[in-house]
Amino acid sequence: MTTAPKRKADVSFLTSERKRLHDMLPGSTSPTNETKYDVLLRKYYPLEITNRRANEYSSGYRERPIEALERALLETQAQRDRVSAAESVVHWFKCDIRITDNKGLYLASAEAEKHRIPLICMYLISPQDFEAHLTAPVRVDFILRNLRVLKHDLAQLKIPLHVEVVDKRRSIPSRLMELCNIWGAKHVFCNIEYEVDELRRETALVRACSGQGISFSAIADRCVVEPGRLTNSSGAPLRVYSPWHRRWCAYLNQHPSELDPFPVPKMNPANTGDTYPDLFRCEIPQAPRSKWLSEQDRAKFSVMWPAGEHEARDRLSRFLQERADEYQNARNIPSANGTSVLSPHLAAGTLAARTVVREAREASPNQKLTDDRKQGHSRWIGELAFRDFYTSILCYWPYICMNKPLKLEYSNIEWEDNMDHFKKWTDGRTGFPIVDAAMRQLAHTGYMHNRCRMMAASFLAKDLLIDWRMGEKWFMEHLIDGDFASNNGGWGFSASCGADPQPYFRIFNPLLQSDKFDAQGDYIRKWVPELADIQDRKGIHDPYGQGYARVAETNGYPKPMVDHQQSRERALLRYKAGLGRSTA
Ligand SMILES: Cc1cc2nc3c(=O)[nH]c(=O)nc-3n(C[C@H](O)[C@H](O)[C@H](O)COP(=O)(O)OP(=O)(O)OC[C@H]3O[C@@H](n4cnc5c(N)ncnc54)[C@H](O)[C@@H]3O)c2cc1C
Repeated sequence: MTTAPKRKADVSFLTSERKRLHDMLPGSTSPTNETKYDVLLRKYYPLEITNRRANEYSSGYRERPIEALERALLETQAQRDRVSAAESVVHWFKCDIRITDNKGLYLASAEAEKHRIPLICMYLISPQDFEAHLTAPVRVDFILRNLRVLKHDLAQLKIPLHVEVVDKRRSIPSRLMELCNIWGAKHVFCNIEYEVDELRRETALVRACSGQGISFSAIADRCVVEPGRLTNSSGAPLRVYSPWHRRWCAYLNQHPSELDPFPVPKMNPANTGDTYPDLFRCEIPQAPRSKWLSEQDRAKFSVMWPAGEHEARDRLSRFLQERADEYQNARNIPSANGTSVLSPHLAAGTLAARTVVREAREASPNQKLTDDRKQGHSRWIGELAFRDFYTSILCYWPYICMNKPLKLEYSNIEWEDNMDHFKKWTDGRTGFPIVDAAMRQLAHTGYMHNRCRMMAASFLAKDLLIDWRMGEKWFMEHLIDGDFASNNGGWGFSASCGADPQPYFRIFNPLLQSDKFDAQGDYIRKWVPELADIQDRKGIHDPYGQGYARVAETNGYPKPMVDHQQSRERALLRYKAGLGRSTA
């Protein structure tokens, strides 16, 4: 999660024409739907921004953070090109914890090799960023374990990995420049993270480093197709997936070299260890206190989620060989092991999305990218493309990082102020077995199947009418694969306020969904042991409604907390009323 802008909307400098256009922008100038919960009142961020300000981003009136970064890179280009090499080159790892197919790392290595100087790698642990971005302890643990593998792999190439805890997130830029001075580095490379805080930090770094004679390069590597490449015929960004996806496939078919891998870094000069001995002795620290896991959980997760890029690539190969063919049939069945479960690796960057698409395309029957939803590989690549799609949404509509829904007209829904209901949802005790199974899977593993994410999210937003942003936050705080763009996209879809053309009156019926996607009840039985003895196909989804009240009661399983038909009616009315109050 990222920050709302601190500047006040100052329009005094505008020409009268721009001012006139600005005044025509829709949206109230006061915040709309502040909630009573903690969802917006975070230590690091101000309150929800106004719809007017949000519209300033989507209309292009206010410079988007990605545009500010691109402008900074452009305006400093000549200066950065003139920077001559000194004693070392730095690559700053963030969400790209791998040496294989890593564009920023490759460019850093090439720069170092050109001048025959060492490459130094670093990772800065920012406890405040973990807090501000709601990073789950299980994800922090996974990151640290991945860093251990990375450190080992880099050491084989005589490349040191410096890992340091920077207590104040604001100090990161100054500490980075200080380290460059200590190491005699005049070139720094990193891959771009597209959340607003990170884009703003990197924009400031590009300029500040330039001022100090250091070239700071931020490279597009996260997505297979860089955000901004795909627009409609009039050059406007797209926010409907299907047409966007067709362009995504066409673009990659026309530019196949975009999928070419970036070579691993070259071996450092032999004497690097003598020049920087301390860096090779650097230990990977423990998780910050606020993100500690118990000893028991750490042991559990290290078995459940083996770390490192080798594991990630093995998992990818196994999936492509064994399960990709059947993906289109198995992907929606939570008990079927039908998906890749690669999301933790894609989120940590132990695997590049480019690698995944390239290998999946090569393994596919026709070796082309298509939007064929009936073929396993194409369908899978299409799901992976959602990651690019939601990143592109984040770039063009950055206000989604500022607690606003993508569809601003959904800012005025009146949510239920019921913490007891929220707790039942988080505890997996709603009385709807499929929802409870999903929430318990999350609590136990840090992961939830995609279909279950949709069902659990829809239940919170529509059946309980609880502010979807509370659910978004809960997921981030517990997912090992927590990723702002994908999580926000998923919640926007489920609460009908995101990039989905379906109107709000599509409301999942948890019992029908359960019956359809967990037909035999295997997933429920696994995660809700209170119901494990119910063998009846209907009873497992709805024990109190289908004659199994006694079993459920005896085993302490709760009654359904709401009546779905009634909550559906309430949601329809509330959404309609909210739209009626729209100021977007
Ligand atoms: C409410 C909600 C919250 C979500 N939060 C996250 C999140 O924080 N992080 C995250 O990575 N995904 C999120 N998703 C998307 C999706 O649920 C997961 O990516 C998927 O379940 C991961 O399992 P997998 O690796 O087996 O996926 P596969 O089906 O094997 O897909 C392969 C990869 O494609 C990407 N992908 C697949 N579906 C989606 C999607 N709908 N949106 C974006 N990327 C997708 C993922 O990187 C995934 O690993 C969310 C979805 C919903 C509905």
